[in-house]
Amino acid sequence: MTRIFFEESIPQGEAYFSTLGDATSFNGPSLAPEQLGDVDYLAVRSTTAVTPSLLAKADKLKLVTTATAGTNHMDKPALDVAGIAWRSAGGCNAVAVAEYVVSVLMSAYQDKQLNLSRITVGIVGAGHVGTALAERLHALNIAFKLCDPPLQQAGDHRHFVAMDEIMACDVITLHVPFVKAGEHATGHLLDAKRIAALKPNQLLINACRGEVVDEAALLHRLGQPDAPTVVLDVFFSEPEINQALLPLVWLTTPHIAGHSVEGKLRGTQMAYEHVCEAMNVSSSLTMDNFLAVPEAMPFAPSDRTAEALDWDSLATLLLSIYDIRKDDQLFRQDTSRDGFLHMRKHYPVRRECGSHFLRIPAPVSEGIVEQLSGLGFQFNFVR
Ligand SMILES: NC(=O)c1ccc[n+]([C@@H]2O[C@H](COP(=O)([O-])OP(=O)(O)OC[C@H]3O[C@@H](n4cnc5c(N)ncnc54)[C@H](O)[C@@H]3O)[C@@H](O)[C@H]2O)c1
Ligand SMILES: O=C(O)[C@H](O)[C@H](O)COP(=O)(O)O
Repeated sequence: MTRIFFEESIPQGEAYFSTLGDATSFNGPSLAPEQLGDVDYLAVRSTTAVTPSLLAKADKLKLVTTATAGTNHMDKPALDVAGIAWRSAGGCNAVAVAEYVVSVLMSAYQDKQLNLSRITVGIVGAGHVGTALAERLHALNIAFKLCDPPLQQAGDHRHFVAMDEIMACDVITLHVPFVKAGEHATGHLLDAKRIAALKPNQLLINACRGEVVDEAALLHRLGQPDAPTVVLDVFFSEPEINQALLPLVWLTTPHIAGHSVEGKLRGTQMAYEHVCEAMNVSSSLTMDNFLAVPEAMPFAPSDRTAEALDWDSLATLLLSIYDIRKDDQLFRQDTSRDGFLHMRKHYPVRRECGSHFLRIPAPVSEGIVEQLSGLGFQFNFVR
């Protein structure tokens, strides 16, 4: 009988993997090498460190798949050496992270009077997340710049700028993997020099990995009277995070930027398909087997003939779908190690715009239709 081990934080893991064999769940940090002795396939999230010592007795293991975009919790060279295939769920939660950043911008519009018509957003990393964000900013008519040297070198046809140009943008948002070494290493990509140069009217968002920012330098900069505004979803040493940072950052969340219902379930779906492929069997389950359809929402633009929605309407609509400020308030009730883990484990249901069906009084301008489509909404018109 094929044996599959899956991390207990993988939503619907039992329902998916038990169709393929004997499926057993485990708690990420407590997984021991002895448990993997007769396991064929291992499915993890980022909270299982796949190290050479964990693999020491995994003689039958054919594949490790992670239901996450990031892969820095897996020792990929060690897996290669051991002849164990590895896969990841690139893109599974790109929309969720993009919507997280959009929620930051809409909150800054409401609470900090950020003029969204005049800002430029600097996106560092133009992969799945950076691209999903760029698409949404385009729909919102918010200017943006992209920086991604690896993609630029690989011949991606989009227009890219250098990191220095990004550092001059009104909003800087980080969407790179944590890569320790090599030409495009990202550890402390935001180093002390770049952090020291941040201006008080700049907004920095880190929803990729804590290691990408020099946290000590950030703490120092945030302690200065002309500090920039900072939003942090990720930290250097999760879940035991540097508590001194928290009163100094505007909004903070416990690594949940990608935790929409769809973002997590898409990760499971991809991991399940990786195991199916490795077993050479066809996949029979889809996300529709598990996703409830949210109730249709009425939405009436204040000026239906305008070329685009006004900022008040957009902020109200988008923050009704996901309001990061609520997550910030919830997290600040307990930012300890236990609080961090508890909020991640019991995260409230958060659906992506694409799951929502808007009922809009007809007629509306083509510009508004394009905007709502670009933001991912489904809709129909009512008379
Ligand atoms: N907070 C969360 O919940 C959450 C959710 C999803 C992803 N993430 C993190 O965000 C990262 C990005 O996710 P993704 O799905 O877009 O990954 P991706 O691999 O699709 O894209 C990453 C992009 O970063 C680029 N890049 C690499 N090094 C760079 C550098 N030095 N400068 C600029 N660009 C560089 C790559 O070329 C690639 O295009 C993941 O690796 C993960 O660590 C976090
Ligand atoms: O890399 C990713 O996909 C995200 O950071 C993901 O949300 C992290 O995975 P988790 O810690 O939720 O298992």
